Amino acid sequence: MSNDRTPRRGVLLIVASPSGAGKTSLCRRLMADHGGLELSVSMTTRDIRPGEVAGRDYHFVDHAAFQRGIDADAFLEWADVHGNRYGSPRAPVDKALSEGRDVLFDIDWQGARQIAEKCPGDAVRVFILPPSLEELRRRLVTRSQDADEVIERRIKNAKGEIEHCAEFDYVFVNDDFDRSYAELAHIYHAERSRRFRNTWVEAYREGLLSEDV
Ligand SMILES: Nc1nc2c(ncn2[C@@H]2O[C@H](COP(=O)(O)OP(=O)(O)O)[C@@H](O)[C@H]2O)c(=O)[nH]1
Ligand SMILES: Nc1ncnc2c1ncn2[C@@H]1O[C@H](COP(=O)(O)OP(=O)(O)O)[C@@H](O)[C@H]1O
Repeated sequence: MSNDRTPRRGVLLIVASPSGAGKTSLCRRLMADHGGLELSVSMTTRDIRPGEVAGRDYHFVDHAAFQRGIDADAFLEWADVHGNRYGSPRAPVDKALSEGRDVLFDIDWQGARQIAEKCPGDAVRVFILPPSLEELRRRLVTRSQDADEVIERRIKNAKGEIEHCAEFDYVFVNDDFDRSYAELAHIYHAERSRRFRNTWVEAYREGLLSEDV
C-alpha cells in the first residue's frame, strides 16, 4: 500500500506581541528546532540594529523602495508600526505554500488581521503577553538595542497592541521562557496535525482499506 504523506497544506503561523514580550526569541528557537518551518523575512524602513543581519532578520530598505513594493502589490500584508513601515513579501509565502511548507511570521496585530482575512484556512494566530508592563520595560532596557525614546514609544504602544489579543486563536503569557517555548511548539505541532491540512490522509486511508487481511 502507499504510505506517501504528501501532499499537505502548510500552516501560516503568525506570532505577535508587544515589543519586548519575547516573540523574536521564541520564534528563533522554533525555527532552530523545526527544519521544515520557513521564516518570512519582512521588509522594513527602520534602521538596522547592532547584531542584526540584512536579509536574515529583515530586508532593510528606504521609504521609496518600500513604496515601490506596495505599488507592485508585492506584500501579503504591510503596516505602519512604531513610526516605520513593515511588510511581508508575498512571493516566498506563495512558493512555500505551493510546496506544502509552513511559514512563520513575527508581525504585529495589523498584519495578523490582514493575513487571516486573505488566507483564512492557513493562518494560525498566536499572541504573546508579557507578565507585566513593568517586566516589558525591563526586557526592552536589558535588550539595550533601542534608544530611550524608542523604548518609551514601544511601551506606550503596548497597551494598544494588547487590546487586540482577543482577535487571536491562541494567547499565552511569556513568563518562564522554556515553558512558553513548549506552549508555542505544542500549538505548532497540533495545528500541523489537523486533518484538513493533511490532504494525503484520504489516499492513505484508501490504501489501508484495500489491504487484504
Ligand atoms: N505588520 C507587520 N508587522 C511587522 C512586520 N515585521 C515586523 N513587524 C512588527 O513590527 C514591530 C516592531 O518590530 P521590530 O522593529 O523588529 O522591534 P521588536 O519587536 O521590538 O524586536 C513588531 O511588533 C513586529 O512584530 C511585518 O512584516 N508586518
Ligand atoms: N521569558 C523571558 N524571560 C526573561 N527574558 C526574556 C524572556 N523572553 C525573552 N526575554 C528577553 O527579553 C528581551 C526581548 O525579547 P525579544 O525576543 O527581542 O522580544 P520581541 O521580539 O517581542 O521584541 C530579550 O533580551 C530576550 O532575551
